[in-house]
Amino acid sequence: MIIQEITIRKMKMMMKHPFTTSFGTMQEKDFLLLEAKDELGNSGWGESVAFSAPWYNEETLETNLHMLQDFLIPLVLGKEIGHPDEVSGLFSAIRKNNMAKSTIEGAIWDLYAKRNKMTLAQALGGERDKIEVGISIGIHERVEDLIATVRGFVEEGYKRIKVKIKPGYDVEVMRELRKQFPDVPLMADANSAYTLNDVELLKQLDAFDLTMIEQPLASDDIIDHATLQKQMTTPICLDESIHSLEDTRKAVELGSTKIINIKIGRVGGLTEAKKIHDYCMEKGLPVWCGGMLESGIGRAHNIALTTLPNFILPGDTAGSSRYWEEDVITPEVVVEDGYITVPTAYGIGYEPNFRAMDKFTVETYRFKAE
Ligand SMILES: O=C(O)CCC(=O)c1ccccc1C(=O)O
Ligand SMILES: [Mg+2]
Repeated sequence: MIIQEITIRKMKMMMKHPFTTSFGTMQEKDFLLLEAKDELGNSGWGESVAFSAPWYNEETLETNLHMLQDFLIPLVLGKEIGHPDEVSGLFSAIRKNNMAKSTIEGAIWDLYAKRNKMTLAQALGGERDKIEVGISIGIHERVEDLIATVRGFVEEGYKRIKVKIKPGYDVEVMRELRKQFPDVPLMADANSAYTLNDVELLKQLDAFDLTMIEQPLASDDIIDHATLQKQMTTPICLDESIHSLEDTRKAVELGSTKIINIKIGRVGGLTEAKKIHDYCMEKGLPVWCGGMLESGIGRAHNIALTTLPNFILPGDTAGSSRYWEEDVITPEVVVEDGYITVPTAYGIGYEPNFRAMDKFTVETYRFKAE
């Protein structure tokens, strides 16, 4: 296929509920959508999961826009691409900026699947027709409110509850949750809020039979996590620290992690995500698909990835209505009884809802092959 035209939309959407992590609160979501067109007029869609501020990692919406416009788009426009696995090769001279790279690579995967009359899940080698999902719940000032929120999602059928923790909002919160929900799979995500000075405190979490603790220590660490894992029975799951298959291999060899949260944007795209999946499967480590509060486009990519066989644990891919009054795809992503039915239409399997998309588009940038 030849990439003839690329359109980027800068989007602004309000989330239904504020989302608070150990870093702060988000309610407005600014992000990029990218549409790539081939020479036959097919369209593929990708989403940049970078936030407007660099708290999760160093990328932002604006750095992604810069990388896309000035470096990445010129490397694919007018190029003949046989398979999306080739895209990372085209980008090999550009360091890091994984979320920016993933935005184009995702659109090219969608295009490839559509041209070949396959679902994205099939193009990736996925097998499931429905996926099990959990939900990630932000920090609530009052524990009573957290319990009520968790209860609502448990009643909706979500298969696993993840809550954000931070110093001062951890052991007692998890103790109370476990007491209220003795049988629900529970986990905690610290987004790097602790250090090895907190080992004694973190060890107290072992009493609550958590499925895992996600990224307790520094976002760039794989050494201290190994030290911590030796002292805790709760499995550690790395999120922020993993950017590639190589990072995964090193963390696994060191014993820093027993489970991997795969986020497509963080690892630079679906090709790398699949490599990490395959490696973990071979090593006997379960993986699950993380979330970045995506719109329907990024959500659709997450669903397709989660159909691969080693996505054994429920992911953070909740339904559209958990985040948005109105999503940018049709139909929206629906969770029933804790499952999402994998769409059967070609490519990402959902159509863009242009009426909604236009409403949330603040700026459009268009690039054409010569
Ligand atoms: O619902 C989602 O999309 C996932 C929510 C979540 O946990 C999260 C949201 C934004 C940034 C980082 C994370 C995380 O997994 O650490
Ligand atoms: Mg996380």
